[in-house]
Amino acid sequence: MSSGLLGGHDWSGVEASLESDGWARLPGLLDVGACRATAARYGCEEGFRSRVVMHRHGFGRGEYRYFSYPLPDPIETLRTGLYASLRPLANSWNQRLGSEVRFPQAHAEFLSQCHAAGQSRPTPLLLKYGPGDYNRLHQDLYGEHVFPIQVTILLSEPGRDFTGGEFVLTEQRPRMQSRATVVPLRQGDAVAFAVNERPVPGARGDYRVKMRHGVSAVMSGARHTLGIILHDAA
Ligand SMILES: O=C(O)CCC(=O)C(=O)O
Ligand SMILES: [Fe+2]
Repeated sequence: MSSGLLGGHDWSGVEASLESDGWARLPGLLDVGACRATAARYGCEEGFRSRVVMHRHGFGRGEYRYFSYPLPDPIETLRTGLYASLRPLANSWNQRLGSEVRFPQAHAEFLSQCHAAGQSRPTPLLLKYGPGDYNRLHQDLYGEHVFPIQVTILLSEPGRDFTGGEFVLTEQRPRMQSRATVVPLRQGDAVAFAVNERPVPGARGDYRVKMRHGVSAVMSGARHTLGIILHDAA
């Protein structure tokens, strides 16, 4: 990845937050123009493989569309670059969780592994929420092949374009109640977070902490997000 989109980010700080909290903010990952252009794609017929109306599946309220291949820029560039930047931590998490799976250097190679196992459909998605829409707590697992960190980018400006609609994460530690965190985001900011389980050091080595993410109800306006999942779907 060139210095353009990801180069200015403090990756050691991002790794440290992911390590301690299971999530990290990437402020200003996309500029306002890119946010507007990406959100505007939602209204175009072309470029998507499917549309999901969330209430029909019990996922919440609102809708989203999965991009088709080839992914348009900046999504393709972002996805490849995020993979490269997050790969060392993903490999370390796998090792600490007792998995033998290691992620290859090139994202294309990891995608080939997904495709060979029947996970051949692209997962990057655009989401659109209006008043009353929300996203239930969930995990974006689409098969056996899982890259353990994903990224969501807020394309709209809170307070101006919409109110409500907070990005929420929960973590479940063994023998404890769930803890919820609201991640404050502005337009163009991204959050990187654990897809499923992450290792947390305990008295007897690492234990597993399970994470879920969702969105609280939008009160007014329109909220668009771009989800970048690094594995593909069956
Ligand atoms: O709209 C959001 O903030 C969450 C979207 C989501 O679930 C995802 O990116 O996987
Ligand atoms: Fe999601």
